[in-house]
Amino acid sequence: MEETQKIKLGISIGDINGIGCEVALKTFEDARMLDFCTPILFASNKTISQQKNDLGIDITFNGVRDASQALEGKINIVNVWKEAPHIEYGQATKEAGALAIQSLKAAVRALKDGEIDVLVTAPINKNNIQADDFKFPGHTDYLAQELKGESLMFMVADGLRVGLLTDHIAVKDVAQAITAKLIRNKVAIMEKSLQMDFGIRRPKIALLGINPHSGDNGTIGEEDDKILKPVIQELFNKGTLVYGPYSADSFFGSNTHQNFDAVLAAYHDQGLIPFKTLSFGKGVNYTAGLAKVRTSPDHGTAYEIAGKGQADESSFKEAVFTAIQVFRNRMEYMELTKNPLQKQKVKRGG
Ligand SMILES: NC(=O)C1=CN([C@@H]2O[C@H](COP(=O)(O)OP(=O)(O)OC[C@H]3O[C@@H](n4cnc5c(N)ncnc54)[C@H](O)[C@@H]3O)[C@@H](O)[C@H]2O)C=CC1
Ligand SMILES: NCC(=O)COP(=O)(O)O
Repeated sequence: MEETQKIKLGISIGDINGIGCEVALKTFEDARMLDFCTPILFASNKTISQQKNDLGIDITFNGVRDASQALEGKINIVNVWKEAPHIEYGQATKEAGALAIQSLKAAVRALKDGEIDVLVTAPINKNNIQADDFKFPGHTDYLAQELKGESLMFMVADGLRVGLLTDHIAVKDVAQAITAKLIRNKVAIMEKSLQMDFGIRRPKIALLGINPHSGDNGTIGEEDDKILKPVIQELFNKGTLVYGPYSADSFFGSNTHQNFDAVLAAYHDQGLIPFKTLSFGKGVNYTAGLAKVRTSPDHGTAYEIAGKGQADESSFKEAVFTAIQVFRNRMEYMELTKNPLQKQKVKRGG
């Protein structure tokens, strides 16, 4: 990619009955956003026209056949489908679920083919997207499969980063899913991401305990003593700056998180409740560990306010900025860590 080119930022449109389209369009209603990237929405002209009219959003856009035709300085729409869909704000419909997946699949294809540099996903409804050819609890797992990598759900905001050991699984399955191997993998992804994506050379990571008070020496569950503590020690001995397990209940309230570059929570709500509470609607969901960059706002479809023009686009805007920043950080990291001997060899041979 040439220095002067703007980053091509693909957007999957999510559930058209939710607030995803609204927050994406409101983000680019601010024309200054086009100075940072070239947005490419995967949806259809008719869908975007309908939403923009319903919500009174003042934008013009450029319809294209595929992402390679996108123009800088414009909001580009790839026509993934032609027909005008039935938009039923606030309703979970089969049609909206199917279109959300069509949009996501087209955007991921473009990401894999290099037609877009980064992907920002608008929220989907995890229930109506389920189909014979799509059986995933969310974007994170789908992307891990498509990009053939191991992922980490990594929630990031100004000065606060929270990753998850386990994400979209039922609470009853959490304890047995947490194994030494899983912890090693997730810590490794988090450490690498902090270095490569966030420019932190020697990151410090805190692990939260699974049980109340991290089990209180085995009085309230044995997992913290038997699984977490030995792996933390093992990783620390090998040079990773990982600490814990910390009692989760008081960790954020006592500001202990400020001593670390990132926190690894044992399960979804243990991490996301403090994250969403502290990040005040400006949090971003980043999928770490993959060869491509994907972010999303930290919220869902918010059906109850859909179509009313009340949705706050701050988190979506932050998702755009984070995707751009991570992409740039990665390019810089690659450049800095390139083998200089190899570079010399190519020069001589040429
Ligand atoms: N990345 C994704 O695709 C995500 C999808 N979801 C899905 O969204 C659906 C609804 O999930 P909920 O747990 O209800 O969370 P939600 O984030 O949709 O809503 C929670 C509360 O926050 C409000 N809210 C959310 N975003 C807002 C915004 N931008 N501006 C103003 N108010 C906002 C809602 O009105 C509601 O009161 C579920 O199907 C869930 O699976 C949830 C989170 C992320
Ligand atoms: N709680 C985060 C969430 O639901 C988003 O999941 P994903 O679609 O990013 O996998």
